[in-house]
Amino acid sequence: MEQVSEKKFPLNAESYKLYEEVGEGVSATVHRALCIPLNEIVAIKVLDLEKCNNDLDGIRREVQMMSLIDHPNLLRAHCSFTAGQNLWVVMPYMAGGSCLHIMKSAYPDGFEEPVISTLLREVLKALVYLHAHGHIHRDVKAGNILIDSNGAVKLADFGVSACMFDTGDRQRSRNTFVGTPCWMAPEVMQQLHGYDFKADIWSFGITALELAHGHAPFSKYPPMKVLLMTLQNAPPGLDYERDKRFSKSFKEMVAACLVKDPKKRPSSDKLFKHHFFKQARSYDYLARTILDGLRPLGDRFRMLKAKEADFLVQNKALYGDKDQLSQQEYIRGISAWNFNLEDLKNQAALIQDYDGATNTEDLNLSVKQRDNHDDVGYPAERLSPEKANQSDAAPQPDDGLNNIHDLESSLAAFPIQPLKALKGCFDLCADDVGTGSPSWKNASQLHSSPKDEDQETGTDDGENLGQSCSMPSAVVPCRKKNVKAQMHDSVLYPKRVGGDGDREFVQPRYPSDRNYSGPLPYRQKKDINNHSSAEDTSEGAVVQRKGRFKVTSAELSPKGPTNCFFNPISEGSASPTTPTLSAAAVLPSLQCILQQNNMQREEILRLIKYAEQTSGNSMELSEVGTNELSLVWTADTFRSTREESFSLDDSLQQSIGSLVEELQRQKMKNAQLEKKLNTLVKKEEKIRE
Ligand SMILES: Nc1ncnc2c1ncn2[C@@H]1O[C@H](COP(=O)(O)OP(=O)(O)OP(=O)(O)O)[C@@H](O)[C@H]1O
Repeated sequence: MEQVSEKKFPLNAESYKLYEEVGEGVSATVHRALCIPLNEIVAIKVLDLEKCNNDLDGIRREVQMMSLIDHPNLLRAHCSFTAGQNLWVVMPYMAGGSCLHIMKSAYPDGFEEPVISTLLREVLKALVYLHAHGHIHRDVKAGNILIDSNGAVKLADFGVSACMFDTGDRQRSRNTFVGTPCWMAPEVMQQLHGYDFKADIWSFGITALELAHGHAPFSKYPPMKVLLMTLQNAPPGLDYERDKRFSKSFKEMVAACLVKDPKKRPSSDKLFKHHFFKQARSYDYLARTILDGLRPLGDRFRMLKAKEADFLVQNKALYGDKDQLSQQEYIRGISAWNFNLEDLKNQAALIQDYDGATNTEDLNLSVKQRDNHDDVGYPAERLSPEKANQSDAAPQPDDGLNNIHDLESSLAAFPIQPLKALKGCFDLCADDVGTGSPSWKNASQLHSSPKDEDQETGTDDGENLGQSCSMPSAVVPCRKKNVKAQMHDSVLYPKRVGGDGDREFVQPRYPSDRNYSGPLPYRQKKDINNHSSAEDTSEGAVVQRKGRFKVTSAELSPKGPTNCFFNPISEGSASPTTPTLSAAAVLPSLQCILQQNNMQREEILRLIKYAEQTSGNSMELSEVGTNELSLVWTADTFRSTREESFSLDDSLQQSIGSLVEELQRQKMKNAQLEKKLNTLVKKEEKIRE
């Protein structure tokens, strides 16, 4: 157990009194609480480790980060400890809540420019600090910008952050497909060459738009569509006409961040010097402007939850089940959705519906929440055109949908990650913390203008802004103890405040309950070549966090996404077979086919691996037989055993060959479908023009 701030925050649950719930994530609830011995109000994030067993690495990273950071604009943990099956992270209480919650409660159309400038400047300071220390936050968004009662701004949520200095497995995790779709940079989606700090700059630009409009661009669309639009459309931005209320410098700042080529985006410290931030004001200004008149955070949180519940009830008749409702939650920016096969189909259907412009109203999307921006219809932007092999096979638009059930049974064979992955995950000692992490010493000296210092002197109810530059000695428990074992030992199981049935959306632990499908073609199983570490166990599969994707690059094709619909191919000679068919109509089916192909490819790889293992076993068996029968061993039996092995090898080679051929066929089919899709999209664009 570790103590990370100067004050001695107790490391046991009895020393805290949990009050109302003020926030929640997929497997965590956040409570206002009292630290009894210090008589200080804090926030406690209670993470249910049983529910997070697929993402223990993420939790470990988050807790590490929250303890190591030392910057006034980053939310630092006071301490963390396990209590029963939960991990408690004690942190300063941010009484204003997140910018997203504030907007939802009182500013549905976004904030005024000076407010945005002030908020973003503080966030940017946090990013400058993180980037200078080699970290990418990877989840910058209004929901992760918290404000305390004095108006102090802190960037929170390090659950998916990554370190640029990591090597090996950890480096691979840096190339992970991770983040929240609407805020995700194109290069993160593409997975072509990895990405770096500039991914945060893109998310920062999207966050600027979110703060300006009350919601992120494309937020009304389902995740697959968001990915497609982010890659194919021109970058979103502030419109010169529609966003008249905003200054030229704001528009320019956003445009500078939202450039598709990451190299052309400014670094965080360069961006910090942008003219737009000159209008930033004090924390006090924020407190007066956006916090004044707001109800206590707990009340607001309860009201928002009640609204959401109402929304769900209203839509229940329309959508029937929870999975579809979670999709709706995502669309509204609430951020939860559940991955399963039904979702996949629903999403495909939704894309069609949106494109067909038939039933956005049916979906009960509030007009206010819609992004007019999204409807402008930016010209499609071609990305890294790539020549593709052609085959004569005609596309079967509904292949993908029809074959989803086959996939389900095929995927059900994939290994699951047992709860035992918990073991060791929090067994971190001081030494472990230093490993692979940059030094955080003297790290809070970044970009502090006199004005900043002025702002940062404020403290509030329980706030410990951690001005000290000292690096905490360790983060999480030093005890080498299995968390799972602690769960049963402990009598300190925290009382849940404000129970919530919906929280059962989190991933189930058993194969029969597991959802293997997802909204993305990248949704794949654990890297079949890598079974080595506990970290891999948690990195290897798609982690289903609220509103986020996470797939390691290791799970992607080693030769690059040749069969990925994110890479439009170059213009070819083939013309569409059905000129009257609109791109919108075939898009969902094509996406499903592509997704299916990707999954089939994975299945083939798995079979190859299995075949290789079987081959190895057969040799081993031969050798075992040799030892047992050593007395009657002759040159003939040796020869015949060897021949049998070789013929087995041959037949395995043949099946591998045919599997590889099948893979090639699928790739070609895929490429052809992509090409046709592109042609259709172009045609439609021409018609529109
Ligand atoms: N220190 C804090 N003080 C007040 N509220 C907080 C604090 N930390 C978190 N919250 C609230 O709780 C919510 C959930 O917390 P957090 O973002 O850490 O969880 P999460 O599981 O990572 O959620 P998500 O995946 O949606 O980002 C936040 O959006 C915020 O509204």
